[in-house]
Amino acid sequence: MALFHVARYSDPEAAGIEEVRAEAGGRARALLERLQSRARERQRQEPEPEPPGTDTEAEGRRRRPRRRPRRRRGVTDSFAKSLDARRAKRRKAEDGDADEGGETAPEAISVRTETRAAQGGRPPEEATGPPAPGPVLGGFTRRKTPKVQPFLPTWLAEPSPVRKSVTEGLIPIEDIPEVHPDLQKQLRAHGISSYFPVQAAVIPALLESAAGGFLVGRGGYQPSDLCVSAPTGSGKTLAFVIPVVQALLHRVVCHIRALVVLPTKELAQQVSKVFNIYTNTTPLRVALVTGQKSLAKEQENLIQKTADGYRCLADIVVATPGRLVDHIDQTPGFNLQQLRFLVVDEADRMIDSMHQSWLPRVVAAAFHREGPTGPCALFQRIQPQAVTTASTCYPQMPLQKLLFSATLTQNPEKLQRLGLYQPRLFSTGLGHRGPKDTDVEVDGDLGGKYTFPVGLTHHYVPCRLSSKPLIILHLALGMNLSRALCFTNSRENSHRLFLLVQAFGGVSVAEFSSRYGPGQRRKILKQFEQGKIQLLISTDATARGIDVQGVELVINYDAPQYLRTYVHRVGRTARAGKTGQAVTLLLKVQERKFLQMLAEAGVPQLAHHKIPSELLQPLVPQYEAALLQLEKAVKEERKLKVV
Ligand SMILES: Nc1ncnc2c1ncn2[C@@H]1O[C@H](COP(=O)(O)OP(=O)(O)OP(=O)(O)O)[C@@H](O)[C@H]1O
Repeated sequence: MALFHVARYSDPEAAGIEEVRAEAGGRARALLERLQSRARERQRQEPEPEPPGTDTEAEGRRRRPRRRPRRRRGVTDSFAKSLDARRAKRRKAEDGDADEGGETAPEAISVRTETRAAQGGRPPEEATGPPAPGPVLGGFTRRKTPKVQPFLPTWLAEPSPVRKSVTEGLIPIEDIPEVHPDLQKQLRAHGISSYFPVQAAVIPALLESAAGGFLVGRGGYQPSDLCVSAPTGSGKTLAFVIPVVQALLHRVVCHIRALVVLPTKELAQQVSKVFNIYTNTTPLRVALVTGQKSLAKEQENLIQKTADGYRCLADIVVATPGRLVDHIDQTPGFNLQQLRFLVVDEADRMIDSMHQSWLPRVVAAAFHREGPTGPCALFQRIQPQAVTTASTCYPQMPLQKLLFSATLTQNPEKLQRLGLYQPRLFSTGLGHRGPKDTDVEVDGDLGGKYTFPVGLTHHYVPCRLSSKPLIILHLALGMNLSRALCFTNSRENSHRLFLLVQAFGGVSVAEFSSRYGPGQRRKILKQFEQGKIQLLISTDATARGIDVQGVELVINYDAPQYLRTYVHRVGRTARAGKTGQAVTLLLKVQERKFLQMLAEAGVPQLAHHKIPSELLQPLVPQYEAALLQLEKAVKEERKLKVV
């Protein structure tokens, strides 16, 4: 209530409460008299009442209560003035030019009073009361709150730094002599003479952790799990393929020792191809488990039934999570008890798919206990725990988790779900720079959340919705590209854009989405690789990990909603130290948010291009004909669906 008094009466203590009350009473009496005299005046002016029923409409109108101008009931003038003063002050503060605790400019009040009088409100003599010098609340200016920096565990805050550029300061193959000569030979045979920075950092670290053989961790200790965050196309695949193959080179009995989990069939296939290259001349065997073949066919490649049980046929299994769980559940003899390496590629995406609970199933299968009489009783292992004298008595095969991604999450809560053991992070990003990495060159990085390939140039084209297909046609026809990848946000958009470009002609075009089965998709990717397709219109199915050499341009027909999606989409070009362009078509409403998102991501420069309508105009007649064809095609497809 005290606050209410302060607002209503300017300063009751100073002015004297009695004085204020007397003044208020006097004014109320005067007001009452004035109202009564007005009522009398009105009565006098009104005509004699007509007999009932003569003019019902006029009567109705008269009986309706007249609307009075809204007044603040029971509010004194000083209160009204102080209220006005406060409002004026608030408005001023919102305009950003309020004085700290200052009063409202008197002109502002008088201007408003006059306006009110002019609008038929209170008469001017009423409005001019005593000044209201009361304390006025306010002075609230909006201050930008500083960004809260997350408090990260040391391993995340102080990563082992990795250079971003894959064109400078590369490490020649012979400079890492720990890598087996046969593998070095294979690398050279595939045109690799130096290691990329991420490989130069991760391969020795992994080989060191397996230096005592893969059965026991170094010195009997459990090796650290590794997390690797490096830009797209920086060679992360070889960073785990080489050390895993080398660690398993001298295995005697075939067991599943390495399991690589990837989010899509296409990616799994790509990675299994790389494993096949480097295991070709070794006794190691690789199995692909993605659901592209029937479960029975995959089982044949994994396990063989023998007289005394089951024989494992694969040392390295490359799998998608769903199919992997199918085999854990349904394949007799599928055993992960000898698993030494669990590689999670595209780890951030795989963490998001943890609702499929594939990881707990894998871990449970890897730490499955058979009882004291089983064939592997001596090597039975328990989940990592504190090292004690008792725990070092029995040899333990460690399970080492290796996480790779271009957009690895820094969220400790998410990473915790993976149950990492004393993890170590290798990163090209700055992270939260700790004392360890102060001497590391930053490659012109702006300190954003993720890092991009050095040879990638980012562009955006502001446009209207209706001109988007024309711009795609203009880019595809005008730039004379051998391979361009165009992303949309849905398979319907991909399909329609594909039909339209096909109907327009002049470009060899194909689409890639879940509309097609795995076999067809594989064929499309192969044709794209071979250069038979100039423009591949795709959903985000090809956004991650897909390595097609010679993609010169990535077009975001639909702007990606998330930064991670942008990083992976544009990462299909400018791979392995090459250059590439990324163009995003932006509608007016998307522009601000998108540019802000990229600025936060630390995109060094985003070139703005306006495509003048004169350049698009020559395409319009043919485009309109193509639109008609598209309409027909869509109608026919609908009919076929209904039938
Ligand atoms: N040391 C090297 N020298 C030359 N080329 C290499 C080297 N290492 C890898 N590459 C090539 O670089 C390309 C990209 O490699 P890779 O697919 O492993 O990238 P990535 O980091 O996994 O990318 P993404 O994050 O998009 O999955 C491949 O074509 C690969 O053959």
